[in-house]
Amino acid sequence: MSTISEKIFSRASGKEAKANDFVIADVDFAMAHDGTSVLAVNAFREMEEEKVWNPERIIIPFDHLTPANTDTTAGLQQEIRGWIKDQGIKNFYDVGEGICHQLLPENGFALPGKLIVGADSHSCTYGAFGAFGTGVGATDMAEIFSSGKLWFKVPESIKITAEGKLNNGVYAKDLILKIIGTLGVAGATYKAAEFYGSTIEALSMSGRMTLSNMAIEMGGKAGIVPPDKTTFDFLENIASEEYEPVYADEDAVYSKEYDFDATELEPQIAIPHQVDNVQDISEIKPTKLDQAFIGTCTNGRLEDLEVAASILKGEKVAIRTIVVPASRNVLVEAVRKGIIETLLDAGVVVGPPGCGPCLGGHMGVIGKGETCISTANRNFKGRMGTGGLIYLSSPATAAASALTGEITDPREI
Ligand SMILES: CC(C)[C@H](C(=O)O)[C@@H](O)C(=O)O
Ligand code: SF4
Repeated sequence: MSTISEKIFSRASGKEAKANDFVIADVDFAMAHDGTSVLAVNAFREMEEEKVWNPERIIIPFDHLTPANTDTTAGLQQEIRGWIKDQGIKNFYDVGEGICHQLLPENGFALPGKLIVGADSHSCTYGAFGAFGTGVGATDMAEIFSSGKLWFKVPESIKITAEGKLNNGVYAKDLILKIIGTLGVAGATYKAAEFYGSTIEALSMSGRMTLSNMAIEMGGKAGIVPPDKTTFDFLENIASEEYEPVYADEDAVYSKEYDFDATELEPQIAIPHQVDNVQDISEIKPTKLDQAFIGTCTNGRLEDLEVAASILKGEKVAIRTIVVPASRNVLVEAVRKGIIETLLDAGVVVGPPGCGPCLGGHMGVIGKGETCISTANRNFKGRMGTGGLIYLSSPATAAASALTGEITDPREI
């Protein structure tokens, strides 16, 4: 009677692991990006360690402040490049390759049954593949760099079931916003969410990644979708190694269960400044916008750009609209499919693959009192610029809103 998390931790720790047990687990893949690798490498050096445990299992994408925005950033990136070379880390993705949480899946590191730890809070994204993906701080990452192991408290699990077909204009993003709005920002604290039901089964890998990506926004330690044919098809030819899918037993114990009816769902908006401040779009008061941003590890994939382009085709945006593809692959595919041309014709600014303005570091920071509709996962105060206001939505809603300059239901366009 085990949950997916209990099974993954049992395998990774080499002994039967149950919720609330403390275990020392072998990490399958470890990730740090340009932001956190600096701190992790410093801590690693302070531990007087020389060589990492296994350079093949460490993945370092540069995505947060790329291409470098200041001398300081450039210097830090230079230093980490040197360290990566010294350590013989081959899985290094330099500027423009894309966002860490897109690159691990694309390169076949996000695999069912694996324990994948990243020095980034949205490492829960890998749960879309039936992995236990979770974020840790940089000093914990230094410990993984050195030993390949880390201690964990095995989380209790909650079961989230969504049934029914999503309406036209309603997407995985709307579903996860609804879930977070219902459970609250602390509703899943230190819990692993397992997602079930016909709505989830019908989602593409892209949609599942949107869902798992935001598990942390309700405090979740992980957000796991049981792997199925959609998962295996995606992984065919790209899996970096063998994997063993893991499923919960029928009598697995969940600390709470939640049910959602997807057929009733309309587009959702998270209003400033909390991710659980979620409203149905029909309840939103008229809201003027200054900027729209489509991208990030939540919604910067091909499907997302495709939906945006289908709405913007032959039209002109009314506000500053920034699109940042989640990876070079996404960008290349979007070019091939004519999506980028459609976006450019509509007046969109297309940025280099990476996090873009998500974290407010560069390329689209908003001014005081300005409003931005964003497909990201966080609308915290000041995140995209001091005094700015962030509304979170699906790419469809963001594109529809870009056309009118105010929050707009994509079903009305
Ligand atoms: C910079 C990094 C530590 C941070 C995170 O962990 O999530 C960032 O990616 C974010 O989305 O806020
Ligand atoms: S896209 Fe945004 S949420 Fe995702 S890793 Fe980058 S900064 Fe964090």
